[in-house]
Amino acid sequence: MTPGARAAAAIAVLDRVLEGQPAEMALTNWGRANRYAGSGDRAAVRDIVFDVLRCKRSCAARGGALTGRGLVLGWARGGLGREALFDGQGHAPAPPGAGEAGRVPEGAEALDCPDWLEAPLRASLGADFEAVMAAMQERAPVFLRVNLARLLRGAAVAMLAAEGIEAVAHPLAASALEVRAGARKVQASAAYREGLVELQDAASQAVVEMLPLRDGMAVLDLCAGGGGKTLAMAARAGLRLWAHDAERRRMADLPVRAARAGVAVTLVDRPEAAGPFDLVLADVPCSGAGSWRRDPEGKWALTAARLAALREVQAGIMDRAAALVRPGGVLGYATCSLLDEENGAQVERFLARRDGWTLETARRFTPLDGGDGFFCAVLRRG
Ligand SMILES: C[S@@+](CC[C@H](N)C(=O)[O-])C[C@H]1O[C@@H](n2cnc3c(N)ncnc32)[C@H](O)[C@@H]1O
Repeated sequence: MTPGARAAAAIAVLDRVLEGQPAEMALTNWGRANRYAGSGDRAAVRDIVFDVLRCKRSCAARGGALTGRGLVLGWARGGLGREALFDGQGHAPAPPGAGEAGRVPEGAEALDCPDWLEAPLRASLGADFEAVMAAMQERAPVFLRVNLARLLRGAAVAMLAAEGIEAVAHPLAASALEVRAGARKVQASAAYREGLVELQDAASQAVVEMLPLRDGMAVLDLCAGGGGKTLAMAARAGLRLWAHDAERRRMADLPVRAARAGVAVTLVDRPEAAGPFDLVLADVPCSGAGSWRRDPEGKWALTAARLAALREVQAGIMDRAAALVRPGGVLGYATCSLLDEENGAQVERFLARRDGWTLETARRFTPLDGGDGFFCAVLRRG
């Protein structure tokens, strides 16, 4: 496919997304209906679609319409020489018409921030608001977590290099590598297949490094999902590990991933029957504001009502987690949000309604630190 034909394909996919189809589904359907497209073509179309979705507001302004064509035209106008893709040659989109002049986006629109979120994000991020929102318009780097229980970081770099994957140490976490080239080869590499590296955001790794984990501790991952943090905790110390998720099917891959990493994790439906624990991690469901680079549809789908509902769920999970911590033990509260109401304010409300808990440490990470946006608070029960 020519670059122009790939832009036309992205237009078709984005039209489906604007009709309500999730982007991943629209891309899969497009790939099935266009078997001639090779893996390079599919990757290029996918990159355009996600580049556009991260910058949907500003692309619509530049392209003059909130349509697949308007969005891709806006994307083309945002990059040097890309507008030339609209030349109507072969399968390329037709040249822009008189009604497609577009305009220069301004303010929150230029930062691709939904209007209703500007005030809470400004309040949460302060002077970093503009820089963080600008970073959210870019692709996220690919990070790996080296399983330090089995391999040193330098040895992992060498092992990956031998398979054509260029990775460098990242300062955010002792286990973090940033992949600079060959990211598409990671999952087929020996290091990955043997459980020596996992795909995991650097800030997600840094959150786990904040937890005071020691050999022999009984630890529960209360919102384990796919188990990214469960496995990261297992690599830090010789733990007795339990994992729970309200939706058990989300943990479907965890036994395979744990076996690959060489660790034992017990999946539980009722953690109350297995506790109390020395440490409980509550990596709660949240707005996902910190991971909008990877999930840009989440940015546009979030509503005030959904955020309010999430706050209630988070408080409920914190209380459940607290009851599972033994006296003297630790509750780790984590989100991948940048919004204070899900982070610091949530911790303040917890401390106000419960006696005997103290805040040991808390930190917020933003994309300016390199990884996704995250928050983690370490709370100790007296
Ligand atoms: C942020 S994700 C967890 C990500 C995971 N810890 C990781 O690092 O890969 C939040 C998880 O919480 C789960 N969840 C939602 N409500 C819950 C509840 N009330 N109790 C336990 N888990 C819940 C969701 O199913 C989801 O898998």
